Amino acid sequence: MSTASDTMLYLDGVSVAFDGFKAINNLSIIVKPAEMLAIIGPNGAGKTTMMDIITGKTSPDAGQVLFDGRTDLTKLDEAAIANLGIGRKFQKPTVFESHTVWDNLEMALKKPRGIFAALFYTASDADVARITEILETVRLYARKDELAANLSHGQKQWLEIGMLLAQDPKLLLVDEPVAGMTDSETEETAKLLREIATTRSVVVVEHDMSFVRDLGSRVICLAEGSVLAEGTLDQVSANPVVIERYLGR
Ligand SMILES: Nc1ncnc2c1ncn2[C@@H]1O[C@H](COP(=O)(O)OP(=O)(O)OP(=O)(O)O)[C@@H](O)[C@H]1O
Repeated sequence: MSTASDTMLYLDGVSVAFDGFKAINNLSIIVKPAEMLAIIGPNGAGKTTMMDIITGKTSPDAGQVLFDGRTDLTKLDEAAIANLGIGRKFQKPTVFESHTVWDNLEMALKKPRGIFAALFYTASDADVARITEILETVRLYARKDELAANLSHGQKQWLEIGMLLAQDPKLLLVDEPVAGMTDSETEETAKLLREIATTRSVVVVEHDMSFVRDLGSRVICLAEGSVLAEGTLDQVSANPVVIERYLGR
């Protein structure tokens, strides 16, 4: 029996059906604090639906979804879940192209909301230090004054990861970050996600197996809405059922 204590994310017996089709079927997954988990699996395995359930976009029909060992995410809406400290990076980068890299991060910082707060906002020393630290993490310090529009595709993905970090999440969900990246950007992305995962929990969905290898994390292969195999990438990719239903295709 698993227990929710000391987990950042705890899914137990989660199911959801769309028109009778079980997209997620009795799914149980645990992510510990400051742990990275890679999720692989064939198209339609339920990876996106799982992320949708965690972020409150989709309500499960059954099962438990707990954040930080105690908060029931199934009772909260998307905004409340984001505020708790769950950041989600979708596949396509959505940065503000006509603003500089620095300004993108400044706008993303967690700070008092409201028109007056926004009008009279000037970056404090603490904000400047925080933005600088994030720029270093996402390999963009040298490009801080560039317009985001001038970044490469990979750098835009890093900037968006930086914008999520500015929200100080405890759990980061990252959907296919390296699709469309160059090989060197892909390698650098694995490094930066590993650095991030020293202080935060990170869940990465990816099809790129050499990237997943570089992540060096625990791996779960999903299929038909359930866990097909779990372990190191070597263990999972040697599993005959994983080869048959995913890798060998
Ligand atoms: N809102 C919805 N309504 C009906 N069916 C849905 C809905 N969302 C997902 N599905 C179905 O649920 C299954 C799981 O889809 P999901 O997108 O979660 O898979 P995935 O593992 O993310 O696939 P991919 O690797 O292609 O992104 C698919 O068969 C999909 O068609």
